[in-house]
Amino acid sequence: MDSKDRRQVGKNHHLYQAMRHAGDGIITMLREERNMRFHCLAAVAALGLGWWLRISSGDWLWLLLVIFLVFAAEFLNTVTEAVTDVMVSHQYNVDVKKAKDVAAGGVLLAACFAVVVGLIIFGPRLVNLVR
Ligand SMILES: Nc1ncnc2c1ncn2[C@@H]1O[C@H](COP(=O)(O)OP(=O)(O)OP(=O)(O)O)[C@@H](O)[C@H]1O
Repeated sequence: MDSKDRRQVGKNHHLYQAMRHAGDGIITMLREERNMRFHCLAAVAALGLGWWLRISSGDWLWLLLVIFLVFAAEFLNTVTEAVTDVMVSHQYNVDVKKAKDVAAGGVLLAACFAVVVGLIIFGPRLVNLVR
């Protein structure tokens, strides 16, 4: 990131600049958010299992959908935390509690959906393997 960009507060002027800021956002998530690293590990494990069990292309689509749904929910959760923390400077606020709890609930729902899809895809195949 060059010095001109470091204090940018306005719009991006070209696609490359926009992509670089988006990339910074993804790197920040991986560096600073423990839950995001956990989601990535779970995603790698699920993708590896899918490859090992040779799941169908329909199953791959479901797997990718839930992986990116969980990632998107975690990104929105982090945005909510960052914005609300700035708004109240780390003071207790009932509206901030509501916003953060709702955002965290969204991650939990997405993660539960991912577990259900994982069980539907992998459950019968794994049971067959151990039989
Ligand atoms: N300023 C605040 N005012 C009221 N409640 C707050 C505030 N900050 C945090 N909380 C409460 O603490 C919880 C956790 O806060 P926060 O989301 O910042 O932590 P976290 O550990 O990063 O959460 P997550 O595991 O969802 O990433 C929130 O869901 C909310 O209930």
